[in-house]
Amino acid sequence: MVAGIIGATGYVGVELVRLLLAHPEVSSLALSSVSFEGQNIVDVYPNLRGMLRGKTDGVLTGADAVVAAADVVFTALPHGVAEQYADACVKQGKKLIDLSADFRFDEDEATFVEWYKKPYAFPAMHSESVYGLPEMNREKIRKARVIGNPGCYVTAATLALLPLLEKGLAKTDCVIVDAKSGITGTGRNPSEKNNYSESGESFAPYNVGKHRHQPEIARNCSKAAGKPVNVLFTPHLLPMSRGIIATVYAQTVRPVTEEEVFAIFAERYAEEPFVRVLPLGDTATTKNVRLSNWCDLSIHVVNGGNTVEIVSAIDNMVKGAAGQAVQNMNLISGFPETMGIDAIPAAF
Ligand SMILES: NC(=O)C1=CN([C@@H]2O[C@H](COP(=O)(O)OP(=O)(O)OC[C@H]3O[C@@H](n4cnc5c(N)ncnc54)[C@H](OP(=O)(O)O)[C@@H]3O)[C@@H](O)[C@H]2O)C=CC1
Ligand SMILES: CC(=O)N[C@@H](CCC(=O)OP(=O)(O)O)C(=O)O
Repeated sequence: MVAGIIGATGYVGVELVRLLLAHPEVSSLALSSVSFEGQNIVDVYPNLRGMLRGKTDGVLTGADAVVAAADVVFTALPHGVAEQYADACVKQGKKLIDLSADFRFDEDEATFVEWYKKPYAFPAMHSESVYGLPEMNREKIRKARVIGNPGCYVTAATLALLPLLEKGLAKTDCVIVDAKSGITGTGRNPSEKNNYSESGESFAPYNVGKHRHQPEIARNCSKAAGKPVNVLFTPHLLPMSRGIIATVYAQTVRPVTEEEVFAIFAERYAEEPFVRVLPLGDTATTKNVRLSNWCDLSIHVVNGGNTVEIVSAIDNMVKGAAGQAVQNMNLISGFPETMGIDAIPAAF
């Protein structure tokens, strides 16, 4: 199979390159860039030198050449750019997996416009696109032609909350998501936010009460609960490269025990290939999921059984982005779901 990456030189794009070079069913890779067109990706990312495995010569082309060559196209671009490529892919009988927010809100254009300030340019694409969180939407993903990969914070938060909300155990008036991300979450472009002297040796919340992932988390939670869920979400920037921790607090409708909540999570995720429900007493950490597609969940019951606290850990570049996109590629292509993304997490 030929896989194409539009935006191959961004952080998410090059993480896709890393995973797809190792994917047994991907025989060939087509890569595009605007800023580096005509150059070789190994000159942009020297870690790839000698690692192209005959799947690509490494030369970065324009995006149209990627659409023409590939069976499955990944778009790893700023928000609002991927729609045109979805339209082109569908017209040419190809599939598209978008890593931006463009296809995360399905036909709810009003919410997208409120948070991303852009109208849909190709509304028909949003009628058929599928939200790419396999733990919520696996069967729909298998049949999709256009997939909107979820937000990174959203993946961590949603997986922490699904079992509680589906069981009706959490009160829905105030679920709190307190989340922290590594700096690769800001992308490769230099900014005040990711400048070392601004972010190193510092730790700060940002976009308090107004982060664009809040409506996406709330939408997922409301679907799981079958009624509106009010979500308070605060992201923080951590001075490290990779990883997200989302600590989620939910008040319960009645007192619960840790054993009861553990049993609910263990049952909900028993068949999930990328969710680990940690033994009681353990705490999820970014270190234990680094470079892997795992989401680790640890369960804590506090406040006399009236509050459940779930710690959710993912690698923002893998389960939060490129790994989940490859998981979706495996589903739409009929490959084993874990193929190419079953790497063992590094110990440190
Ligand atoms: N970083 C993360 O943890 C996560 C990011 N995402 C999402 O993935 C997408 C990419 O993010 P990330 O890789 O971090 O960002 P980067 O800024 O690192 O990369 C963005 C890429 O987009 C390309 N690009 C920019 N503008 C255009 C344009 N108008 N047309 C075509 N290509 C363009 C750049 O190309 P060039 O090099 O040619 O200039 C670059 O390759 C974003 O939508 C982001 O929200 C999703 C989950 C997690
Ligand atoms: C640390 C950091 O800045 N994180 C980004 C989220 C990561 C990202 O690019 O967003 P998506 O997951 O929506 O694609 C942010 O807060 O906007």
